Amino acid sequence: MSPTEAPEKPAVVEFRSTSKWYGQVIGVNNLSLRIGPGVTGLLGPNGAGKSTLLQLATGQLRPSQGEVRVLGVRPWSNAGLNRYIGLCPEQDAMFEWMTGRGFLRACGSLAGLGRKAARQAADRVLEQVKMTAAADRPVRGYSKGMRQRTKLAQALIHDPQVLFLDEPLTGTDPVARHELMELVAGLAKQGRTILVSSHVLYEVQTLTSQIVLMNRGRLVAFGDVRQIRDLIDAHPHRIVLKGPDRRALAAKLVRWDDVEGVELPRDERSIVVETRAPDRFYQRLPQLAREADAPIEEIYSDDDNLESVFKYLVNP
Ligand SMILES: Nc1ncnc2c1ncn2[C@@H]1O[C@H](COP(=O)(O)OP(=O)(O)OP(=O)(O)O)[C@@H](O)[C@H]1O
Repeated sequence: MSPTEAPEKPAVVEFRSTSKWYGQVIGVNNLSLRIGPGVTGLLGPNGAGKSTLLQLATGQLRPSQGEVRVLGVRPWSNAGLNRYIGLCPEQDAMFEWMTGRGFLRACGSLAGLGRKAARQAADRVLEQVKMTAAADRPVRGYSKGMRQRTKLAQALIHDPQVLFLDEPLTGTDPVARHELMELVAGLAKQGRTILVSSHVLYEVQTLTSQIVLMNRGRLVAFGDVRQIRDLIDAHPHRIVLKGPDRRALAAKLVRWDDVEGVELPRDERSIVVETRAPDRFYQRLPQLAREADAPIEEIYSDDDNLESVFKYLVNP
C-alpha cells in the first residue's frame, strides 16, 4: 500500500471467495463481499442464494470453499458469536402453543440471559415490534404479519450488533411493512449492521440505497441502487397498459418523446409501451388518462420484477 492510500475500513461482514454446494446444486458461487454498518439490501429472485448467504454468515452452514468472517471471526462452529448477531429466518418455526411473550422469554434464556433479564428483554422487543397487546395470546392464532413481527423480536432479544433478516416483510400488510421498515432504519441509525434480504426491489430501495444483487449464487452487482438502476434504465422497459379504449391511449402515447414503441396485442384491451425512461413515463400516466379521456384499468411491467432485471444485468 502506498502512503497516500487510505487503509481499508474493517468490514463487519465479509465473504472471501466463498462457495457453498448442496451436493450437485450450487447455493453460493465464489462470492466476495465486504459489508459495513448501516442497512444493506440483499436482492435476488427465488433460488439466487440469499438464504444460503445469510446462513453462512450466521454459522448455520459451513462454506464449501473460501471464508466468511463476521466481526472478524468465522461464524461456523463459533457459538460465542451468537451473542453479537441476530437472525430473523425466512421460515417460521415457533412453538405454536406458547404465547408470544413466553416464546420471546424462552428465546432470551436460550440467548444466555438470566430469568429477569429475559423477561425485561421480552417486554422491550414486544414494544419495539408493536406486539405488546397480543403478547399473551398463543402464537398459533397469530396472522402472518404478527408472526413476522414476533420473528423479528426474537432476532432482537439480546440486542445484537449485527442483524440478518431473511425476507422480513413477506406477508405483512402495508401498516406492518411501514412500521417494520422504520424499526429497521432506527436500529441502523444506532450503528448496527443490518443485512436484509428481499426479492422486491421497491421494498429494499425504501430502506437503503446500498444493495447487493445476486443471481444463481453469484454476486451480480453491489453498490448504490441508483447506479444499478442506471444500468437497468439503459435498456428499454416494456410496460403494459389495459383499458377499454386502447386506441385513444395509443394515439396519445405515440406522440410522447419518451416512448420508443407502441404495440397493440391481439387481446383487444392492452397496449405494450417501450420506454427508456420508465420513471418519467409512470409520472406522466395520470396526464395521459386525462388527455385521452380514456381510463387506464391496469398497469404492469414485467421489467419491474427482478427476474428480468437480472436478465439485463447478466446477459446485457
Ligand atoms: N438444503 C438445501 N439442499 C439442496 N439445495 C438447496 C438447499 N438450500 C438451498 N438449496 C438450493 O440452493 C440454491 C440457493 O437457494 P437459496 O434458498 O439460498 O436462495 P434464495 O435466494 O434464498 O431463494 P428464496 O427466495 O427462494 O428463498 C437454490 O438452487 C436452492 O434450490
